[in-house]
Amino acid sequence: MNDVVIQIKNLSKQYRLGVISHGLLSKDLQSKWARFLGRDDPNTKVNSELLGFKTGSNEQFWALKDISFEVRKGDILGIIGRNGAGKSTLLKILSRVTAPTSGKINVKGRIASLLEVGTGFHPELTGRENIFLNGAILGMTKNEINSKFDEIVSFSGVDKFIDTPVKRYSSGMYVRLAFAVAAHMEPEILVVDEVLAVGDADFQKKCLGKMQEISKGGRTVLFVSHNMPMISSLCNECILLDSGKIKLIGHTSDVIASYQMGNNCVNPATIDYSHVDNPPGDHQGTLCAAWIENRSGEQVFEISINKSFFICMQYKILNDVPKIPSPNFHIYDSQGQCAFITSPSWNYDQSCKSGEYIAKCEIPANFMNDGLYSVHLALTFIHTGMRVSFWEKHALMFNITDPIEGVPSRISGYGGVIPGVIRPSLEWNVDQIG
Ligand SMILES: Nc1ncnc2c1ncn2[C@@H]1O[C@H](COP(=O)(O)OP(=O)(O)OP(=O)(O)O)[C@@H](O)[C@H]1O
Repeated sequence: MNDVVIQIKNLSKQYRLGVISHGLLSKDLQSKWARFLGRDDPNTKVNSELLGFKTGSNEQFWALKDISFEVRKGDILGIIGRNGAGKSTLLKILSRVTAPTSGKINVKGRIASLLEVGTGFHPELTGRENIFLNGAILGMTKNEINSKFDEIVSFSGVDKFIDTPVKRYSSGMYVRLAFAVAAHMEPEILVVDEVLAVGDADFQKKCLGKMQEISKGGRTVLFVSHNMPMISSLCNECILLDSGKIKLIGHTSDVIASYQMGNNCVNPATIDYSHVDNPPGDHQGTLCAAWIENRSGEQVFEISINKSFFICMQYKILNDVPKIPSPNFHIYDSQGQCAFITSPSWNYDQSCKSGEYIAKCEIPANFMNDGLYSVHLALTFIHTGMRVSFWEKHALMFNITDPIEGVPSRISGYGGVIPGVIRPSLEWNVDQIG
């Protein structure tokens, strides 16, 4: 209990419609200032016109509703969710940029935040002056900041421009310096919003390394991103926000999987379009249904790693065609990486009659690793120049479980995590040669 550094209880934030966030804190402040002076909001007009709201509408809505969770010391917590889910609002409340409407927050230690490009730094001040200003805001003495100064500048890579006002920086330079400052000031909690997306790939990698280092040193990181591989490589725990509420909180891979699947379906391992007016497809072929099946013909979501199973798809071919079309399955892991694509290796020069078909592909036992997977379903017509009739992304989901007992890769007795998308049981031959 003692290592809890952030405790959030029944946190809610209400906004008024017509007073929409402009995505930039600077614009939010501009709007607030205009309202305070009783002038027209220079930003609201555009947004409300775009969104079809009446300016000054008093309708309320909840950007966050009854959020409760705890974060422990040394955790790297990912926060994911669709646009408008409430991620930035949560970070802004934690960073005290905005106040909650209700609820309680207890934070142990100082928070350094990297919320969005353009905040935290004074535009007229140079990079050097901003480093000292930020350090002072975080309660550091001049000597403490001096001792970190070189490290910050060297991490940021903006050495040559350190005496230039930051208003002349590109957004990439800005984020480099802002991240370097936030990460090196030794806050107990580091809060990072989407901003890293602005930096180049090398810098992003460097930042990931730094955040890992920070957490290993016992400090806590909260990280918002739409980049799932980044979230997955960095965070041990994740929160999925949906319309201002926590939809799921838990291990990163499970939360990412749930997010990617959109999981609105009752059984994610089956879909059925038989009663739908407009099933996926075109004038050549349509999707009827799909499911995951075990060897006993039962539709299943969970499959033990040492059992084979089938991915099945029922589809309609609407006309006779001179070349048989190709059903194909694209298997993705929970980090959004394509594990493999499979299609029948039959003779594509054969013709095919119109009608309804069921294609089944057997996935062998001891082939894939344990974890959640999603399946994209597609039908490709060859005779019309590889025309795809439908490509249903994340149509099915299945979970490969590892019972440990009786699993070939566990014979050695090792019970820990085995990385990789596949975990095939392969033939080995070891000869003593001396
Ligand atoms: N100052 C504000 N006034 C009114 N509405 C706001 C304000 N700030 C945010 N909102 C609204 O609150 C909701 C949550 O916004 P928030 O920026 O927290 O979402 P998000 O999950 O960070 O989205 P994104 O992924 O697009 O950054 C959105 O509907 C947004 O329009």
